[in-house]
Amino acid sequence: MNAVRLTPPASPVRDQSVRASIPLASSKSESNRALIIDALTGFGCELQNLSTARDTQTMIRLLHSGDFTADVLDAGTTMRFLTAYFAVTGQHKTMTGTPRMCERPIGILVDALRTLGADITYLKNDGYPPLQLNGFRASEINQLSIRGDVSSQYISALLMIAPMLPQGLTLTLTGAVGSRPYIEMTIAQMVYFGADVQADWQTNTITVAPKPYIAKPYQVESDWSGASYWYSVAALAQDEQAEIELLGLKENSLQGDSAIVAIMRSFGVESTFTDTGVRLTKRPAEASLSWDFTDCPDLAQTVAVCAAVKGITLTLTGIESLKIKETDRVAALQAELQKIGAELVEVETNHRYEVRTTTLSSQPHAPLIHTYDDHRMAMAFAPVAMQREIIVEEPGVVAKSYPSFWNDMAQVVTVTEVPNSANATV
Ligand SMILES: O=C(O)C1=C[C@@H](OP(=O)(O)O)[C@@H](O)[C@H](O)C1
Ligand SMILES: C=C(OP(=O)(O)O)C(=O)O
Repeated sequence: MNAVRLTPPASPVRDQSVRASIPLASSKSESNRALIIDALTGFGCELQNLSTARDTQTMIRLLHSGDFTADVLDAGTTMRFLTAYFAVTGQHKTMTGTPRMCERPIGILVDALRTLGADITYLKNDGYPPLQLNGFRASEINQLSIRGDVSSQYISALLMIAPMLPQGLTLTLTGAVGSRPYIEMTIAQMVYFGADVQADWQTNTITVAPKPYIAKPYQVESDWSGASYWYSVAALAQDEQAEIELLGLKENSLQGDSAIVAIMRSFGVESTFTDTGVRLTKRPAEASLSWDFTDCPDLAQTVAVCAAVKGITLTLTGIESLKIKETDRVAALQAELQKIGAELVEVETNHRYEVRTTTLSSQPHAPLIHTYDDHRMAMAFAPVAMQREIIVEEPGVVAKSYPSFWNDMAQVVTVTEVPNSANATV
């Protein structure tokens, strides 16, 4: 099994404090929306700064492939957005992915697409990929209710194809709405490309008029989810003079994960926006934090690990959707936090969790962190190396969203490949 050993920086001495300038990957979420909309214009847009993330590269490849089978690998947005796109454009495709992707639910989206006129059959288990798309004949229905509490990706997928429907679409979201900033990102990008979208967040109703997109140039922003690992690096830097510059981020972002700015203020990181991005410096940290991750589920792992190492008592709510992502992220965090002397416990049946530090400083060996085929497990634990050596298994998982992550990490810690971690001295 491959792994990387991450060794902390030498103790800071004058003029040798932690300084780094990080180019960051661009946002795969923005990229994948821009690519679907571009395809619906007949590929007339000039998309700049598209992500090099595997999820985006897979989207590009599949949009241009004439193959009957579309294998999205482990990319959730690629699966959900392409299913809607291939359906509305009447393409006959088999949609499949990794074994884990075939455990991630898609029934809510398939039901909605069928109601709108798509012919879709399940090839294995009802409600899950693989799927067979057999064409599209638009129905009379242009109003749908859809659950908002499982994955916002179903809603984004339907919204993006809605301008192509003969009567447009009115979606009413039922239940609690999770990952709402991602729906707002979808709407903002649709409007940028000329769509007519009215969202009423009092009634959770979104109406899209039948009106083709207008092809335009579009510049993708850097990835705030990827930026979160650098906030954690800054929070865990022992050196009070630490200064990290993250390039290509904007203060007014479409990405809800820019919430990391507010979260990490409590963890002792100050953000200053510049012409080129954001500069992170240190400030005093607080002793505890409660945060609702409903709007920003992809930040939960970063923040949980960082709190564990800093000894900050963290209360997390809104993390239910973590169980159906690349892995069951709650279970994965529970198992791996133990290895760094911390625990994630459910304190009430009401989905409220707490991170508590137990024996952090007394552990003699470098812990070996499993990554569960989940890029965010690898990247969330990497900043621990600002304080103690750790070994992260299967480091290649980061390619899903942030392929240059380990190169960038090498600016702040020593990164050494361990070809076979079973033989590693831990
Ligand atoms: O629409 C998007 O780009 C995403 C939405 C979120 O998923 P859910 O809506 O399933 O929470 C997020 O976790 C994922 O990484 C990207
Ligand atoms: C959940 C994620 O992605 P997706 O759902 O698109 O696979 C993620 O990137 O953390």
